[in-house]
Order: sequence, then C-alpha cells, then structure tokens
Amino acid sequence: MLRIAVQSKGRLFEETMALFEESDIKLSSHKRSLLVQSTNFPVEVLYLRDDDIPQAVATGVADLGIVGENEFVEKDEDAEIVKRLGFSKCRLSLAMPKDIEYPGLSWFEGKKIATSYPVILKNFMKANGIKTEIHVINGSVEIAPGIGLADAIFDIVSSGSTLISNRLKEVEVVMKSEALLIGNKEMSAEKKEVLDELLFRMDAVKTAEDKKYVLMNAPKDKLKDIIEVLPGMKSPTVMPLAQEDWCSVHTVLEEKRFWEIIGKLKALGAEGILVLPIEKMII
Ligand SMILES: Nc1ncnc2c1ncn2[C@@H]1O[C@H](COP(=O)(O)OP(=O)(O)OP(=O)(O)O)[C@@H](O)[C@H]1O
Ligand SMILES: O=P(O)(O)OC[C@H]1O[C@H](OP(=O)(O)OP(=O)(O)O)[C@H](O)[C@@H]1O
Ligand SMILES: [Mg+2]
Repeated sequence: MLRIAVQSKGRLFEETMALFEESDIKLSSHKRSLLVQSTNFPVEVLYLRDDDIPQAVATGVADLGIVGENEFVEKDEDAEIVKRLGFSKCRLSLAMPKDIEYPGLSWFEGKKIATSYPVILKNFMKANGIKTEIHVINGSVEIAPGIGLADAIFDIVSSGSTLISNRLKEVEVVMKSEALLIGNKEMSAEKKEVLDELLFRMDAVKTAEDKKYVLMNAPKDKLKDIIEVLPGMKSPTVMPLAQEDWCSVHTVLEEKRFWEIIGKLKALGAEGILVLPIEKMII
C-alpha cells in the first residue's frame, strides 16, 4: 500500500483530487478522516497542511506527496521530485509599493521584507549580496506594506490581482513553481511497482489533456491534401461513407494547433467536423 500525502484544503486540493479521479483511483469521501484508503487501487491518501508534506515524505511517514515547488524548495527536505504535475502554476516574486520608482535590486538594501518564504528569500538576497531584514508572516502578506509592517513583500503571484488591489507592483521574479509529485528516496520494490502503475495512469491522463479526437467527412478527391494537413498519431483512419465519393476521416489533434488546422480542412472541403475530448491516451 502506497501512502500519498496531499493538501487537505486550499489551492492544490481540487486538482489533486481530479488527478486521482481521472486516474480511476477511487477514494471514499469521508470528510473528516485524515487517512483514506482507495477502494480499487493499493494507495491511501493522507490529508495534511501543505507545509507538512515535504517532511512527511522525507521521513517516510508518507511514500509520496503532492506539493507546490515553492513549499518543497522552502522546506529543503530530503525527498526527490518524481514528476512535475503542471498545475497550480505560480511564481515567487518581490513586490513593492507601486508609486515608488524601482531602480534595481539595490533598492532592497536595508529594507524590511514580509514573506512566508524566508529560506528562499534569504538565499536569493545572499546570492545577490544584499542585506535585508526578513519579517515572517504566514498569511495576508500583501497587506504588510500598506499597514506599515514592511517596506516590500516576497510572495506568490499568479494573475497579479492581489498585488494590484494592495497597490503593489511585481519587480523581481525569484522562482517559478508548479505542483510536484515528490517521493521518499528509499521505497521498497513492491511500492515502486505501485508507483510505476500510478505514473502510467497519470501520464495517460496528461497526454490526453491537450488533445482532441476529430472526425470529419471529406470528399475523396481531396483526401490526399487533407491527410497532408493532419499531423495525427501515426496516420489518420479513413473509412468509406454510403455516398461513394465521400469518406470519413478520424484523427487526433493538439489543441494549440487546432484552429489553424481546422481552417485548412474547411478550405479543402471537409464537412461535418466533430471534435471530441479524449479521456485517456496510451502511446
Ligand atoms: N494564486 C495562485 N495560483 C496558482 N497557484 C497558487 C496560488 N496560490 C498558491 N498556489 C500554489 O498552491 C500552494 C498552496 O496554496 P494555499 O494558498 O492553499 O496554501 P496554504 O494557505 O499554505 O495552505 P495550507 O493550509 O495547506 O498550509 C502554494 O504553495 C502554491 O504552490
Ligand atoms: O496573483 P493572484 O492571482 O492574485 O494570486 C496570488 C495570491 O494567491 C494566493 O493566496 P490565496 O488566494 O490562495 O489566499 P490565501 O492568502 O488564503 O492563501 C497567494 O498567497 C497570493 O496572495
Ligand atoms: Mg501552508
């Protein structure tokens, strides 16, 4: 049985649960329990505060954990990155009052900076030879300059709207972050086998995520041109239609090239184009 530590509530929770669901790992949703076993896969899920996940994995209390890269780097625990999960993308940035001019990093010399990430901030300032006073607070960091608690902040930025509503501006991006699957460094062979199956399922979900299954009717005399436009996995499936000079073409398209390719297909005479989501893809 593999034990996975995940955030009990917060920014990582929903996408973590969605990842389990899409990987067909069923968890009975007993709200108040801290440890829940899957009913159809040899894993159990331990619900924790995200701050405690790196240590739980490093010490072997959990075999795996899903945690933000920012928290993993900050805690500096001895665990390894098994997979980058691509969600909860954000950055850790320095921000300062928006009306003050920013001349460069030297502005921070001697300043008081509020943050929940003192280790990352200290290392960054040390590497740049700048002395600052670090004031640790665990939430609502962005209000610190406005209430006179600090000159600047070092915190998570995503859309930037929290900064704007607190009259701050982002001036330095120190690190980028996304959700990580981290693992204990010493896992038994049996646990590694379960982990491999878990990764196989997660990969199938991720591979499918940005792809669409596309079907269309195509005039046979344009089939060669249409096939040339389609990237496809190997080559498209072509099936006859009852109407003799038409056929049906099926393929997989990457979402980011989707509109460009559909435009070309229409121009070549394709009709009745259907676009379907793909749940899983094993390549
Ligand atoms: N606005 C955001 N956009 C994208 N990702 C974010 C955002 N805010 C936070 N994250 C990511 O999600 C993680 C968890 O954020 P959250 O705000 O839920 O943490 P928390 O308040 O410390 O939760 P906990 O109660 O578990 O300690 C962060 O460490 C970061 O990696
Ligand atoms: O750039 P933005 O899109 O505004 O996102 C950044 C904000 O998001 C997070 O807080 P969250 O909203 O999770 O609330 P919290 O302070 O309770 O953690 C983070 O701590 C920032 O305050
Ligand atoms: Mg936390």
